[in-house]
Amino acid sequence: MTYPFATDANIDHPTLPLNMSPPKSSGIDLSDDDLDCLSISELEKRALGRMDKQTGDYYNEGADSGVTLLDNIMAYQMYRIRPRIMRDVSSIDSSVVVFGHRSSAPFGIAPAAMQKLAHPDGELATARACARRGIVMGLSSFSTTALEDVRQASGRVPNALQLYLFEDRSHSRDLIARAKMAGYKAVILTVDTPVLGRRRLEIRNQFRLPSHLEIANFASHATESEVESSSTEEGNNLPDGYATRAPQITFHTHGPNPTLEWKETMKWLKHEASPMQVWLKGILTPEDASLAVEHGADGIIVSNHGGRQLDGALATLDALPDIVAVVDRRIPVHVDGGIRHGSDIFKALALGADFCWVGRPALWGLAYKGQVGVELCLRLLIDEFRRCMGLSGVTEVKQIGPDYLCKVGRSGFVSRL
Ligand SMILES: Cc1cc2nc3c(=O)[nH]c(=O)nc-3n(C[C@H](O)[C@H](O)[C@H](O)COP(=O)(O)O)c2cc1C
Ligand SMILES: CC(C)CC(=O)C(=O)O
Repeated sequence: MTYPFATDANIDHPTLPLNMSPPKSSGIDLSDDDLDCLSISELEKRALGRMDKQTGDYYNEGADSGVTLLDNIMAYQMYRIRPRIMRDVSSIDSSVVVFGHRSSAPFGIAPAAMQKLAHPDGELATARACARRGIVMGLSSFSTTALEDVRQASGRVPNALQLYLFEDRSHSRDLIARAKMAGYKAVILTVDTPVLGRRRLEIRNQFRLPSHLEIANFASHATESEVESSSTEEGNNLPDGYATRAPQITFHTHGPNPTLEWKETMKWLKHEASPMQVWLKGILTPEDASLAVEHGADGIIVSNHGGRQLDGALATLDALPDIVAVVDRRIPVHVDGGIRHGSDIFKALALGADFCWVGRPALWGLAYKGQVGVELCLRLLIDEFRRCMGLSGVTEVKQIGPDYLCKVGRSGFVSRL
């Protein structure tokens, strides 16, 4: 029998149907397991020991009291799986199509800024790991590697470029043109940063990019440390704790944009980005999901920025079902936030998501062992997801639906959806 879960034989060849992996003589192959790190929570612990304080705090914290950060994770614990049995799960296909690519599993790596803070290879390591495992990567506008280099490292696996649309559109226009030229399939506009969330540790640590790193997509502009010294000399008008100042491009000054609105922004972006797809990331309500469809978004990501923006905003898994209902299959609905196990991906899909994105776990992998660590993260999640499919009696992703879930109520009673 072919072992139906992730093995190097099937994940190194993402275009092969996963159920066509060469048979293994001994069934379960544990040879690639990292015995120090058998779960994402162990990966988190290992990673923390390897990051400096500024980086660990920046990666891990949420806004304000971290309520939404925690809620994202806990929301998954409010659902239990209803497994079906005796269904012949000897052959499992966990692949789905995203951005025209057959992804080996229904999740991608969410855009996260400044990955060279975690490891000198930064975004290149993440891109190579994703390419090897057949997983799509979202690249942050504020990456420490140029978007062209990341595109090249991704090989046949497509990428999407996350956009912060600056108030001065000329920088964004250049970036979009470069993404198009480099072969990106989609731009993902982040819409939950009209202002930056207040991250206390980031403020207390006076976060800034070390001088040997740069925001590579805007490398012709002053570095954060250059801006820092000029602003220290002259003073600045930024919120408490932020030492940098406009007009240079740093994430504190240019990440937030309070001027985005539906009609003009979407019209402009769709025109500039065409033929790339335009997605919106940071939607939490059915009202805004409807508006996204109305204004021509090609897809949406239900997200609260990993709890880093509005603390007290609802958990993404809780926001998902109403959004799925209102979108009614007109465009794809993706979700991110709080996914720490393959069974979380299964639950999100059962609640109607077409695809998931994973943020911090990949950063932990990167900090742990660079490309090898990100691959470990992907392998754990893929394996857990496929195992969850098998144990639930599911052989194809499209079979996963609400029948496979029940909800734990406040009283502790479990009820069907
Ligand atoms: C350190 C860090 C940096 C991030 N940078 C960006 C970014 O540049 N653009 C963006 O849209 N989202 C960014 N995000 C949010 C992620 O794309 C994603 O929404 C979030 O991490 C998902 O939650 P999770 O970390 O619980 O998986 C960042 C998240 C983290 C943790
Ligand atoms: C460029 C930034 C605002 C990065 C970001 O999105 C984050 O730190 O959450």
